Amino acid sequence: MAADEVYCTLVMTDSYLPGAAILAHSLRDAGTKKKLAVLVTTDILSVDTLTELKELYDYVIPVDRLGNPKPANLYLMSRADLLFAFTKLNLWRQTQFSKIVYIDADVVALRAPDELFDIKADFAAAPDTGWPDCFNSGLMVLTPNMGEFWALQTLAASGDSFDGADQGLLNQYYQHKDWHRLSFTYNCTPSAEYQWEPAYKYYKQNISMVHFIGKEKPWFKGRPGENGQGTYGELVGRWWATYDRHYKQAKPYVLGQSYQAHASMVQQLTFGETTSAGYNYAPKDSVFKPSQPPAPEADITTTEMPFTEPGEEAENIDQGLIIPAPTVEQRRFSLPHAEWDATRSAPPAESKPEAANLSVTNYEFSDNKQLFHAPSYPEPPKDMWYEVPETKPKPYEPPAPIFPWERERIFTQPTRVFAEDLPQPPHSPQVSTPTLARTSETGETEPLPATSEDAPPFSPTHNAWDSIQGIDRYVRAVMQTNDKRSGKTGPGKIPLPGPLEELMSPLGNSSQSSQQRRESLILTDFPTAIERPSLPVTPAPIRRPNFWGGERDEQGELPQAEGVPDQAEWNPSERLDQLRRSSLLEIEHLRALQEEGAKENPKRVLVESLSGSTESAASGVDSDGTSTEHGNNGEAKGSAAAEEAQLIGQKSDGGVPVFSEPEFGSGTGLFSAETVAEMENDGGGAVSPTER
Ligand SMILES: O=c1ccn([C@@H]2O[C@H](COP(=O)(O)OP(=O)(O)O[C@H]3O[C@H](CO)[C@@H](O)[C@H](O)[C@H]3O)[C@@H](O)[C@H]2O)c(=O)[nH]1
Ligand SMILES: [Mn+2]
Repeated sequence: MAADEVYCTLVMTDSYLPGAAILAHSLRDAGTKKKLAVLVTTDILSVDTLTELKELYDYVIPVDRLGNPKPANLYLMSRADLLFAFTKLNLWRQTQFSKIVYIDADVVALRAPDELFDIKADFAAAPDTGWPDCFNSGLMVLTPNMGEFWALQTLAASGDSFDGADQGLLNQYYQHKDWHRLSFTYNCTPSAEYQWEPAYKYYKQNISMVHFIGKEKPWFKGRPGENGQGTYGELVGRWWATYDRHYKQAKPYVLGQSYQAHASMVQQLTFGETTSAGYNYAPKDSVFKPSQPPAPEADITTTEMPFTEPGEEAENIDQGLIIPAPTVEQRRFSLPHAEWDATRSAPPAESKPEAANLSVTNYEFSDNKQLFHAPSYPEPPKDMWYEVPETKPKPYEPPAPIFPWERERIFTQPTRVFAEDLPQPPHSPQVSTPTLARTSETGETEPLPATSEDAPPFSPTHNAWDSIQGIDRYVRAVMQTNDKRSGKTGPGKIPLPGPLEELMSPLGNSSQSSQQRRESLILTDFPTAIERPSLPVTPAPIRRPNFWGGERDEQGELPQAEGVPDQAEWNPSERLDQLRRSSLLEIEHLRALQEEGAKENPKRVLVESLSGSTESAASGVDSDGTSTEHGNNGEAKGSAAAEEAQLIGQKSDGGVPVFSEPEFGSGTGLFSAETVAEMENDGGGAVSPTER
């Protein structure tokens, strides 16, 4: 964002506040587009002054006071008040602004000289009437620059200024630099010089700003009155015009039912403005009482105010001549009536105590001897429930039928029908496969009637000529004639479609039912359901033995498994111990064999070792599955070994044992030899591993 361009002034003492106020108002009244800034020395200025400056200026910038270490030269001008004029040099430090048009606080603007911001030169000023080779430092166009500031600061520290103030110092500094000379109309200083008055008359319409140099300032002297004639009086009048526009009337505000007019700091610091009897002023914090205070709810437009006719009121308020009546909103609130002003004095000696008007309530202690009885309340009504109206459930009504099969409700709950339960149809002995059946509404199963016998099946291609017997006879005669000519028998010469050819064949060789078929030459005369071989789409179920070889008993219990020991006889820990011992032996045995027969075929070694190991392992199990001590039962041992050998060598032709899958019957696989032997012995439903 581009830095601001501002008009800037300086206020070091409260006494220059009226000047700064009128400068700000005059620039704003003239319609400037620029913002206003003020440099302030906060160590001297009062809070009230700073407050009013904050209302007047966009930027209030505190700066350090810069004094002149050698103020002697100031006395050449009799201006000891300019001891701290070097403070103005702080302008060059304000680098937050791109351009500053500095104006002394004792200046009133007749128009806003905004075009000064367009000057390209780093520094511009107007000539001083005292010595026109010098510029007057009451108006300067400058570009803040820290380098320049330090240079000026160095000069100030040495006290090098021909007038002991800022103007002498700055002129010395810019003497050898090119400073841009502005028109005198930008910083017009009234003077009593002989040439001044005619020149003023000639140039006065061009004047932008009037600068009241010297010890006397308009606000120090007060209104010119009778002395206000002549050229100077005319220019001073421009200052007072701006003052009157903004400060002639004390700003009123409402306090309770009275109006308090409060003089601003500007008014208080302007000579004569709070002491002269000629103005509607009110000293600070004094109570201003209108002659007829308005009725509390009176309308603002009808209230008679002091010094006014009703019709002139609005205009007079605008001109600041009268205090406007408080609005209804303002009247609604009024401060409580106070006997005395607590902020200013102690209460009157004979005044009432503070809480004298508070209402007091005394409560008597009860001396009632009766015991307390809780009040009785009526019983709540007993029938406070909602009676649900009785509704009879509607009998189920099926929805109206839509499809033909819904109309003829021939199918009820489906039941299972076995083919052997169906009566054989008397007219089709060859058809042994199940036929279509339906369950009648009485629950009995009966075959569906054969439709072909009773009524000819619907044929969409039925030809009316087909029913004329003469045509049929003629065609047969032609066919027979053709056969005789070609020396062939049979009607095979006329290409006929599959089923028809079959029908026409005198041998009837293709089907056992061909004898029953009607002979026909009509192409669309397809065999009936009875004539054609039955092709059951949905086979009727046939009762079979189940997986377990028979029907479940009536309770649905499966028959007892064969070869499985009873739960009561089974000792799991004993069996586990057995298994562990047998596996250990087996491993030892295997290891021994591996060492011996390392040169031989490893497959063979493995198998042999297995048969050997099973011998020891299986010996712990009886043929009927009961456990025995290891090695005690030689007979069992032998039979188990034989079985194991059979198991391993099974289906291996030429006596070469084949051991293909590790999980089959291997002592090192999933099944121990013992388990395998047990499975063998179990028989019945148990599956031998090699059979899997
Ligand atoms: O007590 C004071 C004195 C001065 N100022 C400020 O300093 C400025 C200069 O003082 P001023 O009284 O206006 O001086 P002039 O009478 O105008 O004297 C001339 O000489 C001064 C000293 O060189 C310059 O600063 C002025 O611009 C120049 O016009 C004022 O406008 C104020 O802004 C204060 O705030 N308080
Ligand atoms: Mn000045």
